[in-house]
Amino acid sequence: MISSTPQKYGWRGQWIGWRNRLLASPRFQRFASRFPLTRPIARRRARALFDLVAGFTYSQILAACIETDLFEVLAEGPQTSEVIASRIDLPLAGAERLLRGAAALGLVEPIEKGWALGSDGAALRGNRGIAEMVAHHHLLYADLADPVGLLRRGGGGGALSGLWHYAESPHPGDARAVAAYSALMAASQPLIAAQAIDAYPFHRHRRLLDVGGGEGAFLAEVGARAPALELGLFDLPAVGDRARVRFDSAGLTKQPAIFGGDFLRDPLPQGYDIISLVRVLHDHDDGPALELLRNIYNALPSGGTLLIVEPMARTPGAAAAGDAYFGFYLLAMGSGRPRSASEIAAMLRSARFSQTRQIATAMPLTTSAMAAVR
Ligand SMILES: C[S@@+](CC[C@H](N)C(=O)[O-])C[C@H]1O[C@@H](n2cnc3c(N)ncnc32)[C@H](O)[C@@H]1O
Repeated sequence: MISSTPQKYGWRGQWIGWRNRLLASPRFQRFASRFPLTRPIARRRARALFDLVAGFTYSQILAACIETDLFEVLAEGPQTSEVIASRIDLPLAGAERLLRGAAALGLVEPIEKGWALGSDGAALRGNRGIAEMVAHHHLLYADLADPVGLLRRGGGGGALSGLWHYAESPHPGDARAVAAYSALMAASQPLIAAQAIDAYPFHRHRRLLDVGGGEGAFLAEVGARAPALELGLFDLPAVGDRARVRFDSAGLTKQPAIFGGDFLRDPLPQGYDIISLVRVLHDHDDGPALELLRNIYNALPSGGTLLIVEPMARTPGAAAAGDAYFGFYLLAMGSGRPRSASEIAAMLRSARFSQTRQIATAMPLTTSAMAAVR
């Protein structure tokens, strides 16, 4: 057993200890909530703490809005409770309970004798990927019902790992095994792709290979913005088949090449001067992730670029997404972890890449980017 002897952490440790004793004191809390200068801060902090305590309930109210198609109904214009109840197939009392909860969260808003879509509801509706994520969260929440048990057993083995079949299975998977996660990834790709394309000058390259490219949603977007690029996609064979269907109907000037295989075992196709890894590296534990980077290094020509795009840990202002959400999501999935930009840079160097640099994106909450050169 590791001894828990108190250690000295210098002046910062002492300051944190003093601050925490003060904040925990009921006398100080009473004072802060009454004194006019500290009252707004006390209220804001209390609200933030309450949000932390109640977050699961908020998420489930959102899940009910998505499952009942409430936002779609309200997008047609304001409606009365009675009409909404019948449209979303809930008893009137249930519909009103949901509407009041959703209004408190800014998802809908009361208007005269009815209800309208709220500003956050409108923003969510504009992004189908978020609705798809919310709709599959019942798997994550089932695994998180016992968070300590999940941490003790080292993750995986639950509902979410059944969705991400490659996380724990050594088999490549058939059409059925890859369908649900591939559709989810494609639906949530547009926001990521737009940010990567705005942040990185793809048109300076000749040939782009997207490794772990899923159904090809990322490549289709890049191809539309940089039509001179020659495109290739590498993924598990059953996922590559889905990409073929998408490319056939995407109206690209030139069809991308599709390669089916295992990027941890098979060599990657050569001749591409840029390789992208979009939301792929964080899916894998350190050993396989390093193998993948080495495989990419071997496939690139000298001077070729690797572009990594994914939410990263310890990103200023986005740590809740990187370390809290993805930290526990990937734990439940049973493979991988969110890495910080400096951890990824260190892995890239050990795979012999040089000139690693972080690339600023518009929304680090969902998308960070890093490039490296062979
Ligand atoms: C999280 S998804 C990301 C998909 C896509 N890049 C995106 O952002 O929408 C990870 C992708 O890596 C693929 N993948 C996982 N393990 C693989 C392996 N060993 N070989 C090839 N592809 C693999 C999966 O099939 C999946 O399409």
